[in-house]
Amino acid sequence: MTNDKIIVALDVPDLESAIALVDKLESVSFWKVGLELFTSTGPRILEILKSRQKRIFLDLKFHDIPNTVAGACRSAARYGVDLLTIHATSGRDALNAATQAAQEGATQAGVKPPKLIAITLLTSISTRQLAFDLKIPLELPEFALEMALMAKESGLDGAVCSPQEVSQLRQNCGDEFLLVCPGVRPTWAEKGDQKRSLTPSQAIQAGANYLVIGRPITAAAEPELAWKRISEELTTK
Ligand SMILES: O=C(O)c1cc(=O)[nH]c(=O)n1[C@@H]1O[C@H](COP(=O)(O)O)[C@@H](O)[C@H]1O
Repeated sequence: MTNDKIIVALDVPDLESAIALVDKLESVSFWKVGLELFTSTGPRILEILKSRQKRIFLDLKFHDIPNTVAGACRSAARYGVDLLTIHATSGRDALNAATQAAQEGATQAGVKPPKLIAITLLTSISTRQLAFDLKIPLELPEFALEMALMAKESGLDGAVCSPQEVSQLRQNCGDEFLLVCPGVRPTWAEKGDQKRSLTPSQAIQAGANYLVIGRPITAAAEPELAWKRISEELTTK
């Protein structure tokens, strides 16, 4: 069974483990390559996924000054990936520069530009941490919405948010804005470090375009079974 709304996080330390997982989960069509794996393998993993006709979310969560994030987005866009992330808290100038640079990089390489999506607030941050550690005086849903709106105004294609904010972001950002939700957990899975989760079907019903799921599938004793179970839960609800 395939389910193209689920992006599976390939959070493993090396190429060998990544290939083993991709081969095991043959029906997964969309994979996320994040900081751990890309730091270890570089673009090699992207070539392997492409050779297997997989879609790719390159989740490098750029967060820097405008000139630096623009350079990083220009370089990353040359790989011809489907989705690319930048932190909204890099600021409006950085988001504008990143949008333009991603287009330039893709054009130079003759590939389709990636959808550039902004991290609003990491799903591992709780209401309490936002207020007490980060000293942000806004309510958490309001902060996430402000970050998404700034991203939209800066020309980004979408945002990453927790399932708990997705319905509010969908109402305020419109139907065309991509909303990607990590931190989803089936009722039978451990929450781990995720603080603002809902189940996969609740997140889709609330308006998410894509779900990013890692450990409930990849750390399961039988990843194929966990993937199948989540896919079935989504198609039957
Ligand atoms: O950009 C992301 O994908 C992301 C943003 C966010 O706010 N929270 C978040 O968990 N993620 C990623 O989503 C994946 C979640 O993995 P699990 O918690 O194992 O399902 C990880 O690869 C995270 O890097």
